[in-house]
Amino acid sequence: MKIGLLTSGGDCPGLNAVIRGAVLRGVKTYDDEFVGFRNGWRGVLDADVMELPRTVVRGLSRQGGTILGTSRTNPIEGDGGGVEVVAQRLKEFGVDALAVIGGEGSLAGAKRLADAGLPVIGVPKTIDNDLMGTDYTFGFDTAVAIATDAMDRLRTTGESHHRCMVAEVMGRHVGWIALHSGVAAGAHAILIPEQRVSMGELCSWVRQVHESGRSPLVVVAEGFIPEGHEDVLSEKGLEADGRPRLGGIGDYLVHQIEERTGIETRAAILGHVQRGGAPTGYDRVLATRFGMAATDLAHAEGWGHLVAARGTEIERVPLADALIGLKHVPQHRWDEAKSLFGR
Ligand SMILES: Nc1ncnc2c1ncn2[C@@H]1O[C@H](COP(=O)(O)OP(=O)(O)OP(=O)(O)O)[C@@H](O)[C@H]1O
Ligand SMILES: O=P(O)(O)OC[C@H]1O[C@](O)(CO)[C@@H](O)[C@@H]1O
Ligand SMILES: [Mg+2]
Repeated sequence: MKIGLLTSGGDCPGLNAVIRGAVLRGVKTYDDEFVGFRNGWRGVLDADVMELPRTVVRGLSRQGGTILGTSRTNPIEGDGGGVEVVAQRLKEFGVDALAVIGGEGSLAGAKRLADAGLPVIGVPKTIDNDLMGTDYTFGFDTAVAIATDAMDRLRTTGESHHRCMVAEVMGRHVGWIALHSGVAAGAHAILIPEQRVSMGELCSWVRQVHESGRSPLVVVAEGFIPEGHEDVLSEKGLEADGRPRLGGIGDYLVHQIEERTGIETRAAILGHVQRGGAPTGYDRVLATRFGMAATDLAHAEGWGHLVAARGTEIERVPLADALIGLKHVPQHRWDEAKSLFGR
């Protein structure tokens, strides 16, 4: 069998481990051949392809980013796109199965192509951990580890100066990274897109901690919507695909906290550092298993399905199940964390 791979959407530690897992499984077990389309769907539309022999994937599980490159190209409505164009490319390169490694946007495109009869399967990826249908996505554990380490560092400098420290993490629509890294670092407040918290309540948590002689740590997801606003704060304009460019809620909070409490405050926007570098051991294992399972899924002709983590097992799930909406932080997880806020 000849299997095509592509990585699409924001990059994510573990993408290369998926590629390696898929290729090794295919070469060792089935005598498969592999090609990679460069830069997500862009490579399919532009016929930009690279061979993926076993030698190319050596040592890849520890390498961050994606050797294939990525983009946010829409395969159907994008420039030069269309179901027929994708079908023609697969035929042209003799590709029997296309594995799309992406988040909810990329997998929505994959589903439409599978529904149109193309041999397409999915591998779920996103540092945000917001995909339904799978318990976890690789990249999330790495992002949490990086953010936790950063917060540990913010705490020591904060304590030395008796300041309040604000750590801004990724999370456009969901607060999983903020929740997990915040709990791991012992944050005194965690603000997530799913929950409204007034500035009065936030400042009361900050004051309580400061009055007890400690340095308050506030964690905020980039997509948190502050009191008095209807939408995310975005002063950086829009991306090419129309999404607001996020990053800056941390600075907004610094201003609010200093004005309302008089406590000196600093913010660090962790940004793309959370998506860079080597994956954690957990993510390497999850990504390798996803890659191997994707090759098995292609051999089972599981078109329109994706591989997914369910407990400790890797299962096959219809793409539709992963696309019914984003996986938000549930109320009970927020309530549990909130009981630790403040002093
Ligand atoms: N329904 C759809 N049909 C076809 N293409 C889509 C659809 N929805 C989104 N896309 C395309 O998929 C691209 C990738 O989606 P998006 O930017 O949300 O990344 P992703 O794959 O979800 O990963 P992440 O959001 O985690 O970075 C979008 O830029 C868009 O071009
Ligand atoms: O890399 P970009 O295009 O700035 O996108 C950033 C977005 O991508 C994500 O990291 C998801 O991949 C979000 O958490 C973040 O809002
Ligand atoms: Mg997305």
